[in-house]
Amino acid sequence: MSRLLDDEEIARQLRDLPGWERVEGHLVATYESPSFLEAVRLVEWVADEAEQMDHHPFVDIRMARTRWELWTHWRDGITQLDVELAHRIRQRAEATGARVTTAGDADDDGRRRGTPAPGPSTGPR
Ligand SMILES: C[C@H](O)[C@H](O)[C@H]1CNC2=NC(N)=NC(=O)C2=N1
Repeated sequence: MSRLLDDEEIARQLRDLPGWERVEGHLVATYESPSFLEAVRLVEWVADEAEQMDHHPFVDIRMARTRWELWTHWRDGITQLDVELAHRIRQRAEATGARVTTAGDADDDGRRRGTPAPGPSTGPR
């Protein structure tokens, strides 16, 4: 259960986890919940699961957005426990109306990536 997964196994299992990607040897995804409170509740729900699994995520909450980073610390890599926890997070997130964000989505400040900040007004003088 806790052996390290190889590249091929990780790639194959990621196909069932839309929005999750491998970043520097960790499984990473970001969800946008309908509200800040829903995001906090999602974290609370996952906290209970994590305790039962004795397997814990790194998680960031920024307003309604949660960013999850999973790996097996004592193995220093990704095991089936990380994949299992990712599935539980995904199922709960979707059930509570969160959507997974991808690279093209808005940044933390609400601006879309790659779009410049608004410049000076070009309206009539
Ligand atoms: C003693 C206890 O079982 C370990 O510290 C557990 C707790 N939760 C954990 N969580 C994660 N993500 N990786 C671990 O290696 C880990 N180890």
